[in-house]
Amino acid sequence: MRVGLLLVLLLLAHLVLANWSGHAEDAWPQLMLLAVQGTALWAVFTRYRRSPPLIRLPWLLLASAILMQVLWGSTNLLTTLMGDKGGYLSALATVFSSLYVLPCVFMVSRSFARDEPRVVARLDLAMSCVVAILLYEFFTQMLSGPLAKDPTSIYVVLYQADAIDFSLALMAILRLLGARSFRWRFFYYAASSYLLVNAIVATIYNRVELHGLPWWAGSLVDIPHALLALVAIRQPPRWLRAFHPSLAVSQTIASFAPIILSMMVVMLGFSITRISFSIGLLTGCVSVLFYGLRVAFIQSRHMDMKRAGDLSALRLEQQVGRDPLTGIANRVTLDTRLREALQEGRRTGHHCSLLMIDIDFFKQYNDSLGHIAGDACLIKVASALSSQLRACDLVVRYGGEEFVVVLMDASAETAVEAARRMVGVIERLQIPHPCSPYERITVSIGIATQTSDTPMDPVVLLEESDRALYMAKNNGRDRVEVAEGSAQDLSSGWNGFDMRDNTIR
Ligand SMILES: Nc1nc2c(ncn2[C@@H]2O[C@H](COP(=O)(O)OP(=O)(O)OP(=O)(O)O)[C@@H](O)[C@H]2O)c(=O)[nH]1
Repeated sequence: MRVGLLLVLLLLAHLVLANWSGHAEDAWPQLMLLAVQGTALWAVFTRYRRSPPLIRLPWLLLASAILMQVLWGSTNLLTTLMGDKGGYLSALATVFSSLYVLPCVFMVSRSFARDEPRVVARLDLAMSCVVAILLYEFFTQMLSGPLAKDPTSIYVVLYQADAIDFSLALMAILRLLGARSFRWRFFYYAASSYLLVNAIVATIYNRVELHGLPWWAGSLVDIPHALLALVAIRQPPRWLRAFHPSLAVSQTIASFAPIILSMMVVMLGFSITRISFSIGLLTGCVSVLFYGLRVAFIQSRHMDMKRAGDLSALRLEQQVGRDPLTGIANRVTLDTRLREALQEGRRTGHHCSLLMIDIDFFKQYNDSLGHIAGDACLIKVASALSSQLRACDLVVRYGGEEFVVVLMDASAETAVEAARRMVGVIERLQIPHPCSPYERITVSIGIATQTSDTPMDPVVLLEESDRALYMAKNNGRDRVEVAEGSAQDLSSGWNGFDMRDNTIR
């Protein structure tokens, strides 16, 4: 409220002093303009200090733009007070007017995305500097160089200035429409209000100035600065909170924004061909190169991120299908692979076999030697079982001390052979078991083989092999049993395989 009152008083004082002196560019009216610009600078800087870190940079850029306006105005005031014999002050004014564009271009063109490569931010800064340098060169050459004598030069300068001012304003409005977070919306609301009103005022002021400045014209320049001071210091309007662009719109606008930088360089390059054709051509090439580099860096970052994403998805997939203790497959993998094996067996007639393997007296092993020794034993058994398989077969940790082996294209006979090899390899491990009647770790195995009648549901074959395993446990452990339906396929009269006397009963 107090800021509003102060601004009204300053605007009135400006008008009264300008009317009293009868000239827009007298010291007192200029001092009033500086006071309004200073208020805007203070308001924007205050907003910068109050903002969270992520949004601070854009507010600081806006404050820098206003600072350039203040310095530009101060130089004009000094010229009025002291004169400008060497033309240094007017050169300095041109420097500040060109530098004003630098933070403006940077703040409307940057995407400010957190994952953007640093080199892209540096490229944008370099390009904004190119814009400022080109502008300085263009203004100096057109207004005080040999081309100044040409009466059309002033119009070229005016159109160029209009194009830049309105491009900045339009880009800021687009960014406002694309901002998804409220704080960013508020920033672009303040920036676009200022840039748009400033562009309109500059267009009118410059046209009026061509025919000699009337006393009131200086007050026009107060308007965008007073407006910015009010917007920055007051609470944001409610509709800013309610307005939500879609993600697609927001991303498209943010990706499109940097094009304004290249556009400005091309625009300036085109105008500079009036001064030097080769500089204009070079500027156009620089603009294309800059945009190409920008796209290349961003694309390479996206490819890196995609590769990292694919890799972690693959790792996750592997982890989901793996048993963390033994490193072999787990039940998730078993379910899919067994289904595939059953389908393959049904389709080709080359049936698969299932081995349900259980470590004997494992509870006692754990109880006597501890859980850590139990884990080590499980790892050794898993690795020994894996060593006996072909690449197409699968070994799975099914439960605590239970393993399942899927043998592709394996009859009951082949499965018994494989089971014997497995019982043998565990025997060769010679892991001492203080509470087992066999004094070492042994395993019992139940076998079930797919037949043409076996349903596709993996549970059926698993249950059959589990029943066979139960038989093996009941018949004294450290032995192999074949499920009833599968045993009929065996050539000899199968009655279980006992490791102790190495005979088939
Ligand atoms: N160390 C360790 N032990 C486990 C793990 N998972 C299950 N166990 C243990 O394995 C034991 C299984 O015991 P039971 O199901 O009674 O089987 P068993 O003692 O081998 O008896 P039989 O199978 O009849 O010979 C339990 O004591 C579980 O605590 C594991 O990941 N690590």
